[in-house]
Amino acid sequence: MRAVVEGDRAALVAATADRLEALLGERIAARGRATIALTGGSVGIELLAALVDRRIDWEHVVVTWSDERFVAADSGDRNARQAREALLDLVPIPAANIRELPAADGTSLDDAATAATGLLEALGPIDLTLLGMGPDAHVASLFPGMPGVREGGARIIPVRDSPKPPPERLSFTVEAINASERVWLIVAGADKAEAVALARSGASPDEAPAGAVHGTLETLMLLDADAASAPA
Ligand SMILES: O=C1O[C@H](COP(=O)(O)O)[C@@H](O)[C@H](O)[C@H]1O
Repeated sequence: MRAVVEGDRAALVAATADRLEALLGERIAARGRATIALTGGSVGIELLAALVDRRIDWEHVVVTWSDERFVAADSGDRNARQAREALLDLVPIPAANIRELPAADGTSLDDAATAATGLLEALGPIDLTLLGMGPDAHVASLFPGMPGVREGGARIIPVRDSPKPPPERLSFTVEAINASERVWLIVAGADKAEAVALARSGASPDEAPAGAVHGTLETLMLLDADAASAPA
């Protein structure tokens, strides 16, 4: 996994927005559309806010999420709602291009995971999966020791006991993440430094889910200097 260190948090967000703007343009020119799986989390939402004024052909961008909190559609905890407020409601992206994972409105978590698997299959190849990372080295909603951190057939798993609230979530598995052409982890803050070092050390996926993810073409760990501050 190649690491790129960008200075402070603001510099990391700006540089990643530059990188993403360029990738979207290149993918749309090459195949007529770009498909990305977004991440929630603090720096992930800051990145989306930084894209509002960029030159991006939103008509041809399709978005989904690498994980989602299984709460009501209007809950402020939903990654999709945070993304709408930060970006998607502010740019001309067609509603049909926003493929939200199901919300907990009258459906069970298991049924939602089945529906999300169908949604992912209908999406086709994903050009880029964006991921945040927690201080415990979790990515998406794949926490240490959880099924889904090792390849096992499923592409979406229902999560019932996330150590980080809310407890119920839907998550891409490592298998789904690793089917993406590109995987970018965007990580800021000194509280993530030990997890960054662990993920880059070859630790097992059960210990550091972040170390198990990769793209078929490119895998990048995009860091600010604080997140890169622990010895590898
Ligand atoms: O719960 C989540 O947390 C991670 C990391 O979030 P952060 O606020 O520490 O950056 C995020 O990647 C994931 O999508 C989200 O559901």
